[in-house]
Amino acid sequence: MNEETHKLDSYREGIDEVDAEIVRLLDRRARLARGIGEIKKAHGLDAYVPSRERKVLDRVKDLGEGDFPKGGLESVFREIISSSISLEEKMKVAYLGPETTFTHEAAMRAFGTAIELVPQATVAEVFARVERGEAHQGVVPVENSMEGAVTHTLDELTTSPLKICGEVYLPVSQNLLSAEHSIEDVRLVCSHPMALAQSTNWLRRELPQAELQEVASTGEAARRAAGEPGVAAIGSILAADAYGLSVLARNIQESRTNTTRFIVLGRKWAGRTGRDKTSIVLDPALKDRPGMLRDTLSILADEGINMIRIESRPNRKRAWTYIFFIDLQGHPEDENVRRALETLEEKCHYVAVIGAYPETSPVALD
Ligand SMILES: O=C(O)C(=O)C[C@]1(C(=O)O)C=C[C@@H](O)C=C1
Repeated sequence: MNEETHKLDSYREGIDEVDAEIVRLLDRRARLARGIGEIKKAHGLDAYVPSRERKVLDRVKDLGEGDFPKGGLESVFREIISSSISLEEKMKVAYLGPETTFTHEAAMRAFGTAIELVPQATVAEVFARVERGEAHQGVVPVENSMEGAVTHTLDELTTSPLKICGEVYLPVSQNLLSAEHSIEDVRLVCSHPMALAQSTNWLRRELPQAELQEVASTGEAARRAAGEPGVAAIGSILAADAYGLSVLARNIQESRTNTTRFIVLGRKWAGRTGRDKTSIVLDPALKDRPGMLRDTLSILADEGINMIRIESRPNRKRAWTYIFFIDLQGHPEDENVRRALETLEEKCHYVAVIGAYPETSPVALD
């Protein structure tokens, strides 16, 4: 035991030395970021550069030798970059609130915790805040893997001058949260209608007696659960932490593959990284002649461009005509994408690029 205690002490001494070194290096990195910030300020450039962040994160994951988990490296560097930005500029990010909802979590994934995140009541207000320059960036949900598009967001994208400059996938994990410590003491479960719907089977099986009540958001549900005995909320782990609630059951939602995709909004789209997505909206004037949609899509296929998603919405400017939201792999600065966009402009009634950003992959639930 004596020998083991000795070893333990010497490992801890080793860790103390490494930590001192890490802090010294972090200070050095912060000074470099400040220098970058001054140049950006002098030239009116944004502190937030999503394409560079992607390169930094990819590079550090490649540098890792495998002893430190790659996911951990990404989280650590997300926070380091978040602090760098805060040294360069007092950045504000508007998101669809209230606090502790999934959009809040998505905003934290995209920007870390050193950035000021400001909750907004509606998707339209997130757009308005960024458009008026009261926030630098915005975060809103755009689609769910089971429910499909968030139509408010698509509609805003057609009229807003803002561009998509990032995306975040978040697995939807619903949890039963309460100030009670045992599931037997829960008599009322409240949440957003979507969260209740996603957990119906679990609730029927495990809490058949409990009354169910719809409230405006999962955040509001957590607030109620914190204040009322016998009440549980369905919501995120973030909400449990924020309101000091116990997690009585984890992952009670129906599907483990249920994922929501969020977009980051800004004044301009992101620079090219080599692994990007471009979002466009187009009106192919379907009724002008047969095969318009097929011909439009073949322009992408002919350039060897992968179409990842297509979504149609009514064209609000011309009744009974339709616009299409298309996500494709590539960046407007890629030669083939540039050519395809030119051809689309010639052939379609209307085409607009509404965003370009580093492509990210959906993450699975642990
Ligand atoms: O390279 C930059 O432009 C920086 O400001 C540095 C840095 C970083 O910390 O690595 C910080 C913010 C940007 O979004 C990208 C990268």
